[in-house]
Order: sequence, then structure tokens, then C-alpha cells
Amino acid sequence: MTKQRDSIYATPLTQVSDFAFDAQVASVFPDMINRSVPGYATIVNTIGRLANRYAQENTRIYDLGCSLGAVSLSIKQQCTVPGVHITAIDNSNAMVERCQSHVNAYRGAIPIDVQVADILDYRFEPCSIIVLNFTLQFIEQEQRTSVIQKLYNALLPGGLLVLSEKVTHEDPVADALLIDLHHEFKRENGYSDLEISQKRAALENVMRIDTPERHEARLRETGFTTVQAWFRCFNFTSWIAIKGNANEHA
Ligand SMILES: Nc1ncnc2c1ncn2[C@@H]1O[C@H](C[S@+](CC[C@H]([NH3+])C(=O)[O-])CC(=O)[O-])[C@@H](O)[C@H]1O
Ligand SMILES: O=C(O)C(=O)Cc1ccccc1
Repeated sequence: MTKQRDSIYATPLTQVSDFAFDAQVASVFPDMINRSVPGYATIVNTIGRLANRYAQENTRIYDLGCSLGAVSLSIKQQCTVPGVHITAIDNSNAMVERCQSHVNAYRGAIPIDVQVADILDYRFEPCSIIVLNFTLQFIEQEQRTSVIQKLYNALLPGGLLVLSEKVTHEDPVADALLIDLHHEFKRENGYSDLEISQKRAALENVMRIDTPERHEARLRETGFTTVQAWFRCFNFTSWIAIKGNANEHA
């Protein structure tokens, strides 16, 4: 499959509209995310390996905000636990259509069911793994705790949540430095200053980011017993959160 280059913000726009996961974004998404998120390939690959450690036999794995299915395919390639099946959901029709064709192109033991659905009103079945790879940041801040609580409740004891997010920092010096290093990373990957600033404006109203402390407090508040950042690069972080076994607290 040839990868289309992202040039969505390359020409000056009179008015920058809010960022949306529409057909235009879906058509360039692999290029966009690889050139925009430091460590994206490492994160996706490691999620596949974590799935192999934490998947429980004959259970479900959820890939939430699956976009083109990179996480689902990484799990499919790396997880050898018997009887596992993946449900990949996204509320963008354009993403789900393309995700389905990517999934169709891969053979392997684990079935992947791709669905158009909104995480906010989805009824989750019991599961051993849930992945939110750069998805919670697009959900309203006021809704985040109830979403995480719903996911915690769906997880089986010993279940794993992987949460990856762009983050902000209280310390203005640290925050400015990490944002600047991220912009430098984007420039090194061929984005111009215009592309960087127009995309930043497009994301301003739709991607509200929390501090790492806020994320960790939320994960602990909802009941996760182990909360550990396992990846960090500039203002991008990925955590594992594990639901303890009931008898651990006896
Ligand atoms: N309420 C919602 N319900 C369902 N999907 C949603 C919702 N809100 C946003 N999305 C979807 O979440 C995805 C976020 S991208 C994830 C990358 C992927 N995980 C990857 O590992 O390649 C991250 C990014 O582009 O920074 C988009 O496809 C949205 O349509
Ligand atoms: O591009 C950025 O600045 C980001 O923060 C990451 C990103 C990647 C893909 C879609 C939306 C945001």
C-alpha cells in the first residue's frame, strides 16, 4: 500500500477549521501520525508485545479510536494467546472504512471486528485489554473520568489499560521546552513552520490535553492499582494501568 504524504496544512488557509478525522485526514493518516508523534512506531509495536503478556485466554481486546487499525494489527501480529478476539472502534466513518480494508489485507489467527461507534455511548463487554492510543485527548475533559471508570469496570481482574496521550505541564519553562522540542521534531520530519502553526490552530478547540499528574490521578481514582508511565518523549506519554486481582487486597 503506498503511503500518501500529508500536506493538508501546507498552503496558507484564510480560516483554519477545527481538526476533524474526515476522508482527507484518513487518506494521509499513517504519514501524518508517524511524522507528528515521536515514538509512534515504538508505542504501537510495544502495545502488541504488552498484549501478548496481558491477554487472557478466550477474552476480548478493545482498540478504542482505532483510526486505521495500527494497534489492532500489531496485536494480531504479536499476540499468541489462544481464543483472543479484537474489537476495534472509531466514530469516524472515513477511518473505519479504511481500517476495514487494512484489516482485510492481513491474515492471522486473531479475528478483528471493526465497528463505527462512539466510546461515550458504547456498552463494553468483559475484556482483558483496552487500548486508548492517543484517543482520550479527543474526548471532552469533563467526560474523561466517567469513560475511564466505564473501561475499568469492563476489565477483568488482572486486566490492562494502555493509555497514550499528548500532555501539558504546569511548569511554563518545562512546557515551552517540550513543545519546542516537539515542533523541532516535526520540522526535522519535513513539516514547515506554516504547517506546524496551522495544525496547532486546528487542534486548539478539539484536543484539550491534561497534565501527566491529572491522568495518573484519574487512573488511580477509578481503581487501577498499578499505574506506570512506560514511554515518554517530549510531550507524549504512554501508561500502563492494571486492574488488581480482588484477592490482592484481601
Ligand atoms: N468519542 C470517540 N469514539 C470513538 N472514536 C473516537 C472518539 N473521539 C475520537 N475518536 C477517534 O480517535 C482517533 C484518534 S487518533 C488514534 C490513533 C490510533 N489509535 C493509532 O494508534 O493509530 C489520534 C491522533 O490522531 O492523534 C481518531 O480516529 C478519531 O476518529
Ligand atoms: O500533530 C500534532 O501536533 C499532534 O499533536 C499529534 C497529532 C497527530 C495526528 C492527528 C492529530 C494530532
